[in-house]
Amino acid sequence: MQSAAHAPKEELDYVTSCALPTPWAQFTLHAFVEHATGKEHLAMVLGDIGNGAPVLARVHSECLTGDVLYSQRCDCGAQLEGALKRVAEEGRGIVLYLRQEGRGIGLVNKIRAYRLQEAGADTVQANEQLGFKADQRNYALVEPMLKQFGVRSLRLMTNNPRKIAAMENLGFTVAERVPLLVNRNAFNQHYLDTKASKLGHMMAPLTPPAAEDGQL
Ligand SMILES: Nc1nc2c(ncn2[C@@H]2O[C@H](COP(=O)(O)OP(=O)(O)OP(=O)(O)O)[C@@H](O)[C@H]2O)c(=O)[nH]1
Ligand SMILES: [Zn+2]
Repeated sequence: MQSAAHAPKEELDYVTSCALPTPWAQFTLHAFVEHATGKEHLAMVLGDIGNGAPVLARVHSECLTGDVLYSQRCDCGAQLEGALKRVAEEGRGIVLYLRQEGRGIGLVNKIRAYRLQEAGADTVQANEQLGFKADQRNYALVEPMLKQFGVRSLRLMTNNPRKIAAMENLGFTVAERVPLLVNRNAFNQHYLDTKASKLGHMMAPLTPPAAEDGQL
């Protein structure tokens, strides 16, 4: 038993839910509101996730440009779609949609950061030039959100080792890492390479192995 002094303080309210039909499955969409900011965080749930078996899970950070506006500057939209499809295929899992736009710096600052990237900075340098850390995200809200559904053990869809460490620091078991490598293209190649080299993401090799004779 945790003592009261160590009990996690509730930082958000669970509010309500509805059905969320998608092209791949009918999820249940659950809404939470964060006390400090009033931000609305979401959970898309499929199947019986509270039965104790490790749960296929995605902790997705908001990226309006990638998730909604089809931006090819990053891999976010394809990762979100890939995670929902994967959960639908298995019939069981959860996708958290956290409102941590721009790795926590917000949409307008992310657009400022993109502009600096157009002038030659990489994604990390651009954040630093704006006076931010490379990654300002805080995953504390994941604890009460997953607790709502009785989830303690994850099969986490991510390429980010720091996200895995954050989940473990919150007390979750990461039983498996499920890679989510999608939508590498000419526009996001440099960004993905910077994530791998500076932020430690476990991405595909920077140079694909040379094709053998007669193979594509
Ligand atoms: N500040 C900033 N944020 C970005 C940039 N590109 C994408 N983002 C944000 O980065 C967040 C996604 O983080 P990523 O580093 O792409 O991926 P991740 O969530 O750490 O790792 P995965 O679980 O593997 O996807 C979203 O909040 C995006 O809005 C950028 O160039 N600058
Ligand atoms: Zn993105």
